[in-house]
Amino acid sequence: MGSLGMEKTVTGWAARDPSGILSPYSYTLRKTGPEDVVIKVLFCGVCHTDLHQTKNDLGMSKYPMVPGHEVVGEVVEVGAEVSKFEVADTVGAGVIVGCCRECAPCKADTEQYCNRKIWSYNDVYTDGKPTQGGFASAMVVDQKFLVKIPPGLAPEQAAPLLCAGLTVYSPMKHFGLMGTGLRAGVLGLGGVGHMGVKLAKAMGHHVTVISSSDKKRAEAVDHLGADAYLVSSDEAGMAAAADTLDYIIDTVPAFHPLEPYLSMLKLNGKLILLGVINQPLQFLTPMVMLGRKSITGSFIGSVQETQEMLEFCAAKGVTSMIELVKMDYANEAFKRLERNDVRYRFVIDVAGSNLHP
Ligand SMILES: NC(=O)C1=CN([C@@H]2O[C@H](COP(=O)(O)OP(=O)(O)OC[C@H]3O[C@@H](n4cnc5c(N)ncnc54)[C@H](OP(=O)(O)O)[C@@H]3O)[C@@H](O)[C@H]2O)C=CC1
Ligand SMILES: O=C/C=C/c1ccc(O)c(O)c1
Ligand SMILES: [Zn+2]
Ligand SMILES: [Zn+2]
Repeated sequence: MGSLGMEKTVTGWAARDPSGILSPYSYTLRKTGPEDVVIKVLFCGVCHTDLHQTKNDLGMSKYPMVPGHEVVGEVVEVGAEVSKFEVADTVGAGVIVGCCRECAPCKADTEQYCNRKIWSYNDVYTDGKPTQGGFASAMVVDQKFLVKIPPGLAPEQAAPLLCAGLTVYSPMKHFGLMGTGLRAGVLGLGGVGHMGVKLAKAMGHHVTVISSSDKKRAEAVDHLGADAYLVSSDEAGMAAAADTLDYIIDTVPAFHPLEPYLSMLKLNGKLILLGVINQPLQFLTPMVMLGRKSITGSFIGSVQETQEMLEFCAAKGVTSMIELVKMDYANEAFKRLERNDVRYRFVIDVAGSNLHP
């Protein structure tokens, strides 16, 4: 590491084209400004969005691209005006590393909805440099976009909370779904979905997992604490659950019909879409009218909500269920994520990996 004001050369693992195959890539971090924090990356979760982005599913990918937005690191340098953090703190960075600070969403501490937000990778920083993510030895992050990892949370366990956990916590809070006694549905039991089960259970909800297969039934019930498990193709089971749920967290990352899930909602129930899907979805209007149901969406959460969610998880003993791997397994991890073969989040032990094999 160099000193403040100097550019530092780091190694990350980057996708070079839409094959998404990652390989070692050297680049320089931007110069550390007064509000910036240099972090040594310890662990980074592997989100399905990383797969969408490295494979150009959304048609907006720029290469070389170092993915990773569930980043837990150790502070190794702080700029002169950094007040929130000091060297040796364990911190987290997520999907957003910049915003305009002037618009209505920014002023309301909902900077994730800022139209000038800066993504932690596949974007351009204010100095014109490409942003690169947490599959790398180090990052420079403005202190505004970092959170403290509470002492009660293991850093590798905390990584998936920074996107997957936040993505379910934020809509639960925003839509008034944090009280006890609600009946929740979680559609798609992957990285985001398993945090949906854990957080909804921690809030005292009755949780039904709705999955595409029977394969995850025992784990969902025995390890994650789900109260019920339905396979979406089981028409009788789905019909028996009609009008029973207050909300559904829909995490499916591919086209799927909405009507079977709208049917499961009670009066005023909410279908909360979280998956990134690059095709139009369909439903018939009576499916929402007859029951005053809502179809809505939500995008990650704010920095403030991230800190609050981490404290909630530490206090309630909520952790993620992870498979810890080294960086040389990243390409295999992406393949397994694509074929729905992960329980439930890969986390890369970045600091424990040889980044130049
Ligand atoms: N809104 C936001 O802010 C965020 C959005 N996302 C998006 O949410 C989606 C889910 O992310 P994540 O949980 O990391 O993904 P995972 O791949 O870990 O989980 C997705 C789950 O959806 C189910 N599924 C159903 N159909 C498919 C399919 N065709 N391909 C793959 N999975 C399928 C599977 O569950 P089962 O076996 O139970 O059927 C799978 O485990 C992604 O689109 C991601 O980009 C992620 C984070 C933040
Ligand atoms: O995983 C976090 C990011 C999710 C995301 C949601 C929506 C969208 O258009 C994206 O490009 C990413
Ligand atoms: Zn994510
Ligand atoms: Zn803004």
